[in-house]
Amino acid sequence: MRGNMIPTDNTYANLLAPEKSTDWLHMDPWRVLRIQAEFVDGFGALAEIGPAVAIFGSARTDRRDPMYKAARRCGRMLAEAGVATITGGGPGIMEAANRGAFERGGTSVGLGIELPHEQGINRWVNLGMTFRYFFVRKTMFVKYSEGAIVFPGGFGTLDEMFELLTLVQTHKVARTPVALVGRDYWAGLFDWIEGTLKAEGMISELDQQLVKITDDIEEAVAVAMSGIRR
Ligand SMILES: C/C(=C\CNc1ncnc2c1ncn2[C@@H]1O[C@H](COP(=O)(O)O)[C@@H](O)[C@H]1O)CO
Repeated sequence: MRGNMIPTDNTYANLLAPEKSTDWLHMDPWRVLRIQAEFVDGFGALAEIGPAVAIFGSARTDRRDPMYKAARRCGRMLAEAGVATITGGGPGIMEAANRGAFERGGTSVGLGIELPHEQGINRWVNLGMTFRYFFVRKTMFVKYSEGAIVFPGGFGTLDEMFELLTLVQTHKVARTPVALVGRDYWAGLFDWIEGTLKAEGMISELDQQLVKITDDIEEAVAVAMSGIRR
């Protein structure tokens, strides 16, 4: 090449050039790479945790609440059975379950989420990671849990429970039993699901082996662990 045909730049020089603007940091192609990195980090952190059960429930449950004590017992029982506890790593039910697992020397996983005013991962987590994207984090819950226990909670808990039920219903995940703790709390929702959703033909029969509402913590743990194939 001669004269003005000779390029004034090349890709190597472009790579090394200092950035004048950082707008690219906020563009979708760059986000895709961050999402990929989050998946890679998550898979790397969790691939070898062994059998695990996810515990979902309110971030707002007080330490004196009976449900906090029940979630702590679940964490303990799972650890005693050699099963890892996976939570969102936050306060409330998540903290209680991690606390129980940690106290019994079990694997206590906290998959935190970046949120404004968030206090960070609770101190009873011994395998923790913080995610930027809810959907990446939900993939980790589903991929690495062989069962789930759902305590009373709000939108976050409902989102996690319905994600799992949808994936089970569409056979995207293998058998993943779900135990719901707190008959009174869940009764209204499940009466509506049975009386309206099912009656209108919007869902198929809920498999009683896979979705169990109970007040009995032993039963909840047994149901959640029934999906473990060792
Ligand atoms: C609301 C408060 C803190 C929020 N911190 C959270 N940290 C980690 N994970 C969370 C947090 N909030 C919600 N989640 C996830 O959703 C579920 C609980 O949501 P709910 O709306 O409270 O039911 C839980 O299982 C987490 O995975 C201040 O206390």
